[in-house]
Amino acid sequence: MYNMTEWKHIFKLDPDKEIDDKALELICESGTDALIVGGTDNVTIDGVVQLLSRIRRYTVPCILEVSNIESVTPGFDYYFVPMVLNSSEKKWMMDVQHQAVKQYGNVIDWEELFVEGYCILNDEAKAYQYTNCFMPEQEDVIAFAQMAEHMFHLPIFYIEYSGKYGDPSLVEQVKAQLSNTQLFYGGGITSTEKAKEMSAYADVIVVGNVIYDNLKEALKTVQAVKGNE
Ligand SMILES: CC(C)=CCC/C(C)=C/CC/C(C)=C/CC/C(C)=C/CC/C(C)=C/CC/C(C)=C/CC/C(C)=C/COP(=O)(O)OP(=O)(O)O
Ligand SMILES: O=P(O)(O)OC[C@@H](O)CO
Ligand SMILES: [Mg+2]
Repeated sequence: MYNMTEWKHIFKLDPDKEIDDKALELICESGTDALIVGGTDNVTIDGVVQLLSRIRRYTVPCILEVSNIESVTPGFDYYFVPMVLNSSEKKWMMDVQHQAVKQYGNVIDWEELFVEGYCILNDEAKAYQYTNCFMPEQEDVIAFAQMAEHMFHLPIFYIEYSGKYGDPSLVEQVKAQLSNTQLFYGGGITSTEKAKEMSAYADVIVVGNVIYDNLKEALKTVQAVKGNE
């Protein structure tokens, strides 16, 4: 339906956070390539359904990043399923996904489902703590990226610093390993400069918290990476 390999910028909206109609309109009509609905805490079916119905007034592609089975909602364009590669527990790589496929396997449109190999690199992020991650060395992250591309053939490798700006040189080195797997970067993009810097290496930058902290700066990140199109 959409050519995801051409995407450069995504806004991530948290169903657990308030956003007024005007702000939502500005985000949806900003020129971003897509919206992700997702978060770690308090993601409920009511929150997801409500946000989806408000986003559907606009034409922007809309993805559910599934964080628990209870909030899986029909009607999104795509479903992104995280596998946390640097979790210490198999549960967050395989088991929760296994349970979801057991429940929904017969109704899943596999063309709409994309698995994300997550590497979470901010030990203060909720998702890091929730999924009991360990902090990998640089060589470990590169090996995870190689596994994502060559062993698991994942469509997406996601370097996640949620809440904190990460290391552009690491993103550059990871990008050098990937040909078919798309590299997503998310975390602490709060300005045009940071958006441009990470966008030089990552295929897609994901912008989240700044939407709620400084909408004006959030909107500028779109033009920062798509200005030359
Ligand atoms: C008809 C119908 C219902 C169709 C749909 C069928 C369908 C697509 C079914 C789903 C199939 C499936 C396999 C689902 C997987 C289910 C599942 C339980 C996955 C678990 C994913 C996971 C490992 C979650 C842990 C948390 C995590 C890694 C979340 C990722 C997003 C993230 C890091 C958000 C950042 O969180 P935030 O709250 O913003 O953090 P900060 O506070 O730090 O900012
Ligand atoms: O909220 P921020 O820090 O922008 O991070 C975006 C996204 O990667 C979170 O999953
Ligand atoms: Mg967040």
